[in-house]
Amino acid sequence: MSIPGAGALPRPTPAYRWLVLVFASLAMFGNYYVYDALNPVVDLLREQQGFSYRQIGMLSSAYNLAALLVLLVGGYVIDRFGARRAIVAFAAVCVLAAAVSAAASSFPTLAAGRFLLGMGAEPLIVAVTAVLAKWFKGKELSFAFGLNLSISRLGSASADWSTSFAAPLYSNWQDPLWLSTGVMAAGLGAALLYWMLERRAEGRFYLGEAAATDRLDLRSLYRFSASYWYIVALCVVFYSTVFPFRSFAIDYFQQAHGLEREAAGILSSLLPVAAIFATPLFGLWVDRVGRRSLFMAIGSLVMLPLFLAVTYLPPGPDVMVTIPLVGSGEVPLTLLCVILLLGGVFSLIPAVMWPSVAYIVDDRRLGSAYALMTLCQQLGWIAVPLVVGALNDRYLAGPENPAGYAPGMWFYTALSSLGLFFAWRLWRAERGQGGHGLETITVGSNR
Ligand SMILES: NCCCC[C@H](N)C(=O)NCC(=O)O
Repeated sequence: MSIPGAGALPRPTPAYRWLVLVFASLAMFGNYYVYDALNPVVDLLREQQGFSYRQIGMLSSAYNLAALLVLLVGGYVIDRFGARRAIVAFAAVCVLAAAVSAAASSFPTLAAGRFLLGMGAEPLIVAVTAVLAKWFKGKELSFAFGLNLSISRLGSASADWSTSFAAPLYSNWQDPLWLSTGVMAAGLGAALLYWMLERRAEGRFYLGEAAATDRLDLRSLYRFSASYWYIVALCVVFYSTVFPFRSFAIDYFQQAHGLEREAAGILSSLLPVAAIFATPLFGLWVDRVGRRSLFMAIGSLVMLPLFLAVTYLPPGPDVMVTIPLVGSGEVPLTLLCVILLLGGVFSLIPAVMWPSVAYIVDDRRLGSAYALMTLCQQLGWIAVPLVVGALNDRYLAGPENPAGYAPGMWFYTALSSLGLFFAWRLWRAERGQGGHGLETITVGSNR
């Protein structure tokens, strides 16, 4: 919809644009914090509530199930009511979800809280993407996306760090979740400030045509190339490995490797922390050199042995890891190296994979392509925590039986090998006649 008299209005000033980015990203910080706030209380849920690993896996999958359902209509809601209202509404749903989870007294209520979170958090990501596209199209869009993702990951890292800066809350499982409700309430505040900024901009600035959102057109399913499907397949197995690994990681470091909660939180946080800095750098690098499918294959290859390395390699000497202003903890060198390598992969693959879709799919179908990819991502991500939880229970994983975690790690390894296979197929397809330029297009080349 064009704004009447738009031609006479100036484009927003850079300062206004960056302020928009700050508020939209703070809403995302809250979003990622709430999602990851469950990870450091897994051991407490098991001890104090008697939950099994299977139930922990179900809590994770409840989020994806809701996300799957709501993603089908999320684009419609954003188009119908506008991204401005959608951001506030979905952020409010996240606050409610966080409060329901924190107040829960039984497994079904906690699962309902996580389900509600999926209904708010994933469409909030879509709405923020639409907002950034609207304000930054034709300007610094990739950089804005990169910064937005880095601030979101800071939310994930902060949830891990809460084991240090909010250590006294961890006497029970609910207080850390109340803290996450407070953080998301601040995110809702940021969403409201964004709403005010956009309202104020109306009539002062020309914001362009309403941005296309990630709406799913199921007919597109048949029209995408093999390269697109290889990327989707890699996306499914990559995120179905990394996100569930993160969900169980703090508990795993505590039970299988004997780490204190603080140290486990600090170690787990290195994954998003590495990504905060490395993702934009990898993005800049790949824009210069191309070779996108090769980089995805290299990332998948590096990931392949990591889960077996944490299981079977000797732990090595303890080293002190300090996060300034947060805390410190002693962690075994092998675990530290593995998490740093995984952090590198967690930076490289997303930095290359998401933008690659834009090279192989026609602009008009990009919204559908991303929506379909996110939908498939949720499908894989639903299943894996259930399987890992069931494996941990089946093999009696726990501090007395650390070997019981090994089958779960083999499962992650099997998924990683599938990822490597899809990345290799993509590389072969892109090197051939039907390539879309993933290997060759660089900043300096003409498409
Ligand atoms: N709260 C973490 C879940 C984010 C899910 C989202 N659909 C996604 O994949 N984002 C990209 C990323 O790399 O975080």
